[in-house]
Amino acid sequence: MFTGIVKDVGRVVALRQQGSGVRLAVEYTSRHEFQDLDIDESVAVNGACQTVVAMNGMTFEVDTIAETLKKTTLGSLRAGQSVNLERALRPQDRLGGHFVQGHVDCVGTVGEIDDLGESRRIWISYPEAFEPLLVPVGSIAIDGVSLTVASVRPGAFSVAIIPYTFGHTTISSLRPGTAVNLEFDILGKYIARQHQLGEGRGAGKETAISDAWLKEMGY
Ligand SMILES: Cc1cc2nc3c(=O)[nH]c(=O)nc-3n(C[C@H](O)[C@H](O)[C@H](O)CO)c2cc1C
Ligand SMILES: Nc1c(NC[C@H](O)[C@H](O)[C@H](O)CO)[nH]c(=O)[nH]c1=O
Repeated sequence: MFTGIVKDVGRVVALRQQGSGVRLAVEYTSRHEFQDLDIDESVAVNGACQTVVAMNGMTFEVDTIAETLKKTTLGSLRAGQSVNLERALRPQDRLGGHFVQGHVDCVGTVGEIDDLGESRRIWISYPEAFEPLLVPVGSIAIDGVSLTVASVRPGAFSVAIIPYTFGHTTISSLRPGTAVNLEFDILGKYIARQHQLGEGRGAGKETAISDAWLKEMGY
């Protein structure tokens, strides 16, 4: 479990094909944050939870499996690319962001980026099946960064980026067309599921929850 408060921007140093997956080596920069990182621990890499399987100095390695490559942007990473890093939440930590599982739901695409002076507005298009999980002023994780949803349209939503977040995450590298990992808030998923079970499709009632989304999530 994570909170979407990115603690370091690391760098991909190597990728090696391994069966149907990839062995990914990532170098962190913050000794303060990562010095006691160990094998077996979970680290969110651009929002996707990964298990550390090897360590070498300031570099850790993870095995990214085929399922993760399919559902996230990790498969398109290249050596030298920057990635958002966050270690798993400890029970005594402050919950500065929101509950982020590190289970990326889907890949979205950056649309228009508006310069608003102090801040920026970024539009992201997403598979419309996920629309029931988006709430204005609710939370979303984009590449592992906890952000507040500013507005929602069918197929696109916007977020406002403050200078701190711009300067301390890979959000500054986004351009129109960039693919990003999206994780919708777990609260919405439980409500959607309860709604599905409670309203009982069998009872012949229309449900507000999109069939397409439920199929997407494997229900
Ligand atoms: C605790 C935990 C550890 C995970 N470790 C890995 C991993 O080492 N490699 C991987 O490809 N996926 C891993 N995943 C799954 C991965 O985060 C998931 O496939 C993507 O986020 C897409 O939903 C893990 C998930 C969790 C919750
Ligand atoms: N909720 C918003 C944030 N939150 C803070 C970021 O999550 C944080 O700065 C980042 O993870 C680095 O630690 N930032 C925004 O720009 N906009 C939001 O709506």
